[in-house]
Amino acid sequence: MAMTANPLRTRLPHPEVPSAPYLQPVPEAAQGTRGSDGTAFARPGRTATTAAATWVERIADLTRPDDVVWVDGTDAWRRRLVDTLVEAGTLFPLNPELRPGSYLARSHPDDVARIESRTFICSEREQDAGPTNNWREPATMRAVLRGAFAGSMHGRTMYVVPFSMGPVGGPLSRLGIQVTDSAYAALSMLTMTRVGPDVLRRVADGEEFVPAVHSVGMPLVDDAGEALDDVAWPCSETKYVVHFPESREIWSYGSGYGGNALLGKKCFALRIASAMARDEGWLAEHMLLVRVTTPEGRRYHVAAAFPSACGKTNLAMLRPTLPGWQVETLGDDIVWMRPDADGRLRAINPEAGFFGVAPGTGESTNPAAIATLRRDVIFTNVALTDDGDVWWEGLTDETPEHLVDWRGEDWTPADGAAGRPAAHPNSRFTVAADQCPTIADDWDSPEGVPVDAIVFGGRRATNVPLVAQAFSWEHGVFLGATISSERTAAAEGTVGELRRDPFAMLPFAGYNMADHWAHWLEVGQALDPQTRPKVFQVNWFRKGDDGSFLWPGFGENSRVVAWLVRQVERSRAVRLDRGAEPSAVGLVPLDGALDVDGLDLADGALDDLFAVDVERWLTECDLTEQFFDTFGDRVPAALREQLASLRARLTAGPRD
Ligand SMILES: Nc1nc2c(ncn2[C@@H]2O[C@H](COP(=O)(O)OP(=O)(O)OP(=O)(O)O)[C@@H](O)[C@H]2O)c(=O)[nH]1
Ligand SMILES: O=C([O-])CC(=O)C(=O)O
Ligand SMILES: [Mn+2]
Repeated sequence: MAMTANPLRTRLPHPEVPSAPYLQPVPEAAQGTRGSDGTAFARPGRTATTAAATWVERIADLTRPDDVVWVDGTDAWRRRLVDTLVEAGTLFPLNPELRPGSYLARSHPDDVARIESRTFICSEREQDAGPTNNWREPATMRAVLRGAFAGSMHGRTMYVVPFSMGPVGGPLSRLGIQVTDSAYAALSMLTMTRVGPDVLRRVADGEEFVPAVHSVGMPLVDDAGEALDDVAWPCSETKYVVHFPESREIWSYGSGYGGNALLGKKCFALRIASAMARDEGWLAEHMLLVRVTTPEGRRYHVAAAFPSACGKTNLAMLRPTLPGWQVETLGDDIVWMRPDADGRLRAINPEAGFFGVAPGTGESTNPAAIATLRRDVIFTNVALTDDGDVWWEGLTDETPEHLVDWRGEDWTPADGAAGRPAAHPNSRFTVAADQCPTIADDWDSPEGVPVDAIVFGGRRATNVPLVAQAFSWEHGVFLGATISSERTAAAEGTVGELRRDPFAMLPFAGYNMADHWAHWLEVGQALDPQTRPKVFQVNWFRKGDDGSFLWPGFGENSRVVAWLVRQVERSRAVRLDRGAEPSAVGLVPLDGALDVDGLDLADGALDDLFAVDVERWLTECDLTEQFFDTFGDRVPAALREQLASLRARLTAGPRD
C-alpha cells in the first residue's frame, strides 16, 4: 500500500518544546499493563477485574500493541501526548509568542474529512438501519473487523481513554472508553470530552460505558516481524467507521481525522446515542445550543440543526449586531435533550471542546472564535506563516505573500488564484470550550437548560426563505425531515451538490431515519404544549441572480434570532402584538417585525429572501414525496399529511 510520508517541513527556527514535567509518575490507578501478558488493570485493594479492564485486555490481545497505557486526562498526560506527537513530527509547535501552547498537524492528504461511504450501521435487521445508512450484517462485519484489527497496533502504544460525554455523573451524561493507537486522537479526546481521574474511577467501579476501538491501521511491524518506519500521519487506505447500535459498540479503522477518529463525537454522541435516545425517550442531535437574552433581560434557549459546515459554530458564537441583545454559547455541534418532569425539553452539550471549521472564520465573521483560538489550540490542515503562526482563507482580509500550505508546500497568492487554497477547506481547530469568551458561565451544568426554540437550516441558494416558523410541532418535524443542503467539504463528495439531509443527521442517525421522525413526533407528545419549543427554519445562504448572498449573515443573523425569540414570547403571551403572517411554507415575519434597521440590503433583497416560487416548491414537494417513498411505510402518517397540506397551501394561491 502506498503511503505518502508527510513530514512537517521545518522552515523556520522554532523554540524547543519546554522539557517534560510529565516525568512525574501517572496516578497508580491509571498505570498501564501489557496487553498480552494476562495482567488485568486493577486498582490497589481490589481483586475483581473490571469489565473495562477485561474489555481492554481483549482488544489488546486482538490488536497486539507494544504497550497499553491508561490516560487520565491530567496535565501530565497532555504534556506526554504532546511531546510524543512533536517527536513523531505529527505536531509542529507554533511560535509561542504568537500562539502560545498551540500546534499544527498536517494529515495525510487523503485523510481530510469524514468518509461517509465507509461508515456502517450494523443493526441486526437491515430495515433498522434504513435506506440512508450503509448497512452490513453484524456477524459478517465482525469477521471483517477481526481481520482488519488483528495485529493492527503492533509496534505502537495503545492509549485507553475513559471519557464522559456530558458533565461527569450528570443525569443526561454517558461514559465511553476509546482505545486508540493514535496519540493525536487521544490528545484531541482530552479537549473534546471530559477525561479525568473521576471518569477513570467510575469505569473502574464498573459503571456502564460505550466501548470504542480506534486504530489508524498501520502497524509498525510487518508480517516477517521486521520493524517499519512510522510516518507523521499514519493511516490506511482501507477505512471502516462501524457502529453496532444494538450492542452500543464502535469500531473505527484506518483514519486519524475528525469524526472518523474522535469517537466521542459523531460515532458515540450521535450515532450510538441516537439509538440509545430512541430506546429511552430522549434526543441526540447535530445541533448548536445558545442562550439568548433580550434587551429586557429575559432568557431563552435555542437549539439549531444545520448540516456540517453550514454555520453552527458561527451561530453558536454569534455577536449580535442588534443593540441590547446578548448571545451566550452553550455548544456548537451536538445536543442531547430529554423531557424533564415538568414536560420541558432540557438540553446539554455533551462535548467539552470545539472541533471547528477554520476557513471563513475571521475577526469580521466570528470574533468570538478568533478570541477562543489565541492559545492552546491544535490546528489541523491550515497553512503556516513565515513567523510560525497559522493562516487560512478568510482569517484576514490580506493574504500573506508566502505560506507553507496544508500539504507542507510553498504557497503564494498566485497558487490561491490558481484554485489551490492554502488551508484545506475542511481544516479545523480543536480547542477547549471554556476558552470561548462567549461561553455561558453554566455551560457545563449537569441538568442542562430548557429549550424554547428549535431551528432547522441548510445551505440553499434558492427556494428556502430566510426564516419561517412551523405552524405546529408536526409541521416542525416536517421541516426537519425535509432539510436539503448543498454539500460541503466536511465529508467526501462533490461540494455544492444538493442533497437531502434530514435533521442535519443524514450521516449521523444510528437507526432508520423515518423512525427518527416518528420518535420526534413522540417526544413532542411528552412535552407540555405551553412550553414546548417553537420550531423554525432558516436559510442564510439564499443567492440573488448575480450569484451573491442576499443576506449578510453572521452577526446580522441576530435579527432573525431576535424575531424568532419574539415569536416564542408571543406564543406565551409575554408579548401581545402580532409578528407573523402565514405563507405557504410557514409563518413569516409581518412587515416591520424583522428588524432590518441600518442594514445595507440590495434593492428587493428582502422580498427575494422570502419569495415563494410556487412551481419550484411543487417540484420540491414531488422530490420530497420520492424521498419519503424510499422509506416505504415507515414514514409517519403525520408527515405525509404535512406534505399534502403544503401542496394544498401552494396551490390555493397567495393569501392576504
Ligand atoms: N454566507 C454565510 N456563511 C456562513 C454563515 N455562517 C457560517 N458561514 C460559513 O459556513 C462555514 C462553516 O460554518 P461553521 O459554523 O463552522 O459550520 P458548522 O455547522 O459548525 O460545521 P460542522 O463543524 O462541520 O458541523 C464557514 O466557512 C462559515 O464562514 C452565514 O451566516 N452566512
Ligand atoms: O465530525 C467531523 O469531522 C466534523 C463535524 O462536526 C462534521 O463533519 O459535522
Ligand atoms: Mn458537525
